[in-house]
Amino acid sequence: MADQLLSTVTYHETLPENYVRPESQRPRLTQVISDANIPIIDLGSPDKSRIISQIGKACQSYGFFQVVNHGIDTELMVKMMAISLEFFRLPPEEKAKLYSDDPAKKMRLSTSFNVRKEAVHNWRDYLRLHCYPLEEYVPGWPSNPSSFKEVVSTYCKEVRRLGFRLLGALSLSLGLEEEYIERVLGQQEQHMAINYYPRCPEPELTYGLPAHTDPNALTILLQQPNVAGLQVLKDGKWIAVEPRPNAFVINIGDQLQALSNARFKSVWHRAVVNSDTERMSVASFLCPCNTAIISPPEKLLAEGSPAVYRSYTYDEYYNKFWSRNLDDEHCLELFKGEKSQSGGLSGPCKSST
Ligand SMILES: O=C(O)CCC(=O)C(=O)O
Ligand SMILES: [Fe+2]
Repeated sequence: MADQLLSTVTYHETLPENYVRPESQRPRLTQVISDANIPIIDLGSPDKSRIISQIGKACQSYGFFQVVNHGIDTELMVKMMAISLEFFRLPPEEKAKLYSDDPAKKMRLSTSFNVRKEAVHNWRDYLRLHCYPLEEYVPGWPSNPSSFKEVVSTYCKEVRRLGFRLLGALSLSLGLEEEYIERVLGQQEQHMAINYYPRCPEPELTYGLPAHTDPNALTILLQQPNVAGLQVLKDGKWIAVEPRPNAFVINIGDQLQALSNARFKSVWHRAVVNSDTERMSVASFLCPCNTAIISPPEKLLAEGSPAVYRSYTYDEYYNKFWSRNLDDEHCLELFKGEKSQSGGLSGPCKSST
């Protein structure tokens, strides 16, 4: 129900009971490491082979990195953030029209993560959009604010281009041909989550998003400047990712961990909230087409490492992911060890769901 949206209330004086995590699951914010940082990669550097090796290393150790000089106009990044905030500032009755807690919907304003399933809620509202092919989905997007469709669709195109460039670098870093990953993932879907985390009266007791891995292939995150909230798990410790001006945060999703036969890591990350200020982020998810068969290339298996996961279609994976709680065990664990059920490259792909 739309009255569950957090962004319809100006400020919450207290944290409602159903957002309070049990003692053992709380974020322990004082133990978070804030002076470490994840790798920052300059995509504008003329040394292409260095970029490829830096990206490969970052994906094997952190599963996360930031990119600067990525070719996306700063002005567009600022506009994207501004229009997102404007959207969440719309009057409650306007937002109520877009509310849904059905994960199958291709455009929906929702709250928390999966309110139909979860026992404890998260301090987040989000607008979730399917973004590819644009001409199919843009007509159904919000028409208020009036420039929303135009700004967001321009942003989606740019982000997709950046994503494909990164997939090329990832393929090369694995010793595969540049187009390999893009080809195996098929006609890739693209989804977006515009995340709004309101000011929270008790940030020690709850999450914006609890620890999770992303179920897709690659995630490109735009963070609001000056407000930290994203944290990444490394060697058993949570590291705060400080937003860097004009940078994107990139992370490996579960599908690239599986495709790379676990060389790349789809790592646990979470978003915490704070009592001083609201925070926004825009996550763009590149997803395999539903019929894409995810299994590692022969070349990576030939080097003495057996397949870590069985083959599966993305459709099968995605349904499994949404049937669980976000912070259950790594969803890929459920695909481990069984003998391969299908092999080879993906079949014919068309964009659906
Ligand atoms: O808001 C953030 O920093 C993280 C968002 C995220 O992890 C997601 O949307 O999957
Ligand atoms: Fe995520």
